[in-house]
Amino acid sequence: MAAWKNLDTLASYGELSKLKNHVDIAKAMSGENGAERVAKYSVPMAAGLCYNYAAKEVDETVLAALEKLANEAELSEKFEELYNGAVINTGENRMVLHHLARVQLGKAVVADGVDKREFYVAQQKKAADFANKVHAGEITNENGEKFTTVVQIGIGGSDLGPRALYIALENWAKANNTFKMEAKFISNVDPDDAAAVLASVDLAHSLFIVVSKSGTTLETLTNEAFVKDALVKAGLNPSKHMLAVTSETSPLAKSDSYLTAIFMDDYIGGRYSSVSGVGGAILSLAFGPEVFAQLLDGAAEEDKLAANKNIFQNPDMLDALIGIYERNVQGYPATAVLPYSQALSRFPAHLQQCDMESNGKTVNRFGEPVDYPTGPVIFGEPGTNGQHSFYQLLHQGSDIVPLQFIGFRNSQLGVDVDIENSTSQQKLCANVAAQIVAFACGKKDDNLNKNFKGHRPSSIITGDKLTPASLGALLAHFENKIMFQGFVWNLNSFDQEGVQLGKVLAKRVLAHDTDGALKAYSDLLNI
Ligand SMILES: O=P(O)(O)OC[C@H]1O[C@](O)(CO)[C@@H](O)[C@@H]1O
Repeated sequence: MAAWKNLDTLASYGELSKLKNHVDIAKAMSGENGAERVAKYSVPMAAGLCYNYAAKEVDETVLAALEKLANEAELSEKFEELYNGAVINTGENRMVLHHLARVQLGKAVVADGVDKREFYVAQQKKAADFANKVHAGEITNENGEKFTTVVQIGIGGSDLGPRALYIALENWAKANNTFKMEAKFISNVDPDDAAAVLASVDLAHSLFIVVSKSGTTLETLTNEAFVKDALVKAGLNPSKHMLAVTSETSPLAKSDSYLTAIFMDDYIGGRYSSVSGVGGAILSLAFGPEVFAQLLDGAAEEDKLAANKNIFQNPDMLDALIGIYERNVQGYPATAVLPYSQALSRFPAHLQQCDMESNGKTVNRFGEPVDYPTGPVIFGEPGTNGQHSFYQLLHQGSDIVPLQFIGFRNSQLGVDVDIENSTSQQKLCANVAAQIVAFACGKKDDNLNKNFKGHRPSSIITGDKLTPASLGALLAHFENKIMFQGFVWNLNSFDQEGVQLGKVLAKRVLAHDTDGALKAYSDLLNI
């Protein structure tokens, strides 16, 4: 059994801490040195992707210290325990099995007499069969007409991942003739969200997937009722238009008002559930089950790399360790995720939840306070849009924010024009290359307003094209990175008690059980 220890008790962390500001990244990335680093500091990922960390503040000394840290913190052993079914989620006394939804890395995990891999595969097959029947016109509306649109009702992990993945693959599916149904999403309890989506769809030909692992989330249940009301008002029978994705123990599972129910379980956390029915149902309906299967294969391939004990062949662990160096030694407060791919426009929002809900904690997995910084603030937007927005602060602001770029050599649709001797895709790629060097090296100017200090570290994940498999690999990479960082910080990355207090107080407001500031704000908002 691996030993779970706080980061600041590890000897290797003491050694790493002495390496603050060890690498002058502006110097290291200048001239031919920079070219050598770009060639050298690169590790293959799954599905043809590549993690390049040349512009990070590392050299052989820092990397050797990170390797020692990985060994002392027993990161590989902890991952092995996780995928073999140890109770890693100590706060909720649960196993953590999202990897098992895409690959069996270790031995069979059996709970309550059920082989969990078999259970997840069976639910994927159930979603696939349902989707195939909808596409074939075997499951139709009450008039025997085909459904043309699918709307997911869910929030947090039951929305962000599936939404990001749908947007990421919409154009790819259209270009590859696998686009089956348009998908939309309702998440916010703001009535304008549901109302706008409902106004944009043809209700009679729409399927609604109610997605809630717990089956108790206020926003989702409210939006389900909102949609049911609209269906009834349109003279439609809601039970002929709705299916559920939930856990077998949830209140939704007991309802017979759905066309079908696809199950997940408590061992897959909401923010890690895109690979379960939570993402599987909508993506199979939108693009066909084969496309979802390709995404799972890409994730599985990346998971296998994450199990590699050599940090230099394990891009997920290496990325995690460099992030630890940046957060705990360099003291950087945030990380920006910057995909140079419009298709990944919602991917940073998904990672925001994945990372910040997992590692935004100040007590360790045993409930004791930790005395070091943990998860950074995560934010991001696609490039080049972000360049015309918040990059000013990234280049010249008072905080150094490490950057994680993502870029593809080819567009998804392949539709492009050559203007002034370059295509739009080339312009996009030129910008990301330029940004990496600008951030690292800066530019001297006597006018301080125009001076760029540089020394702003970044990495880039590159690939030929964003496909289902490379998207799966990307998803798994960041999930695994977050997991390894949680291990280093000795956190339980798989619960989220920090979201509870607000829910309790909101209930009190709605029940008019308020006083003091809560009452004053209730009055201010006319509740
Ligand atoms: O799928 P559910 O149970 O409706 O939960 C939705 C989301 O709510 C949260 O529990 C946070 O409130 C997330 O962790 C989760 O992804």
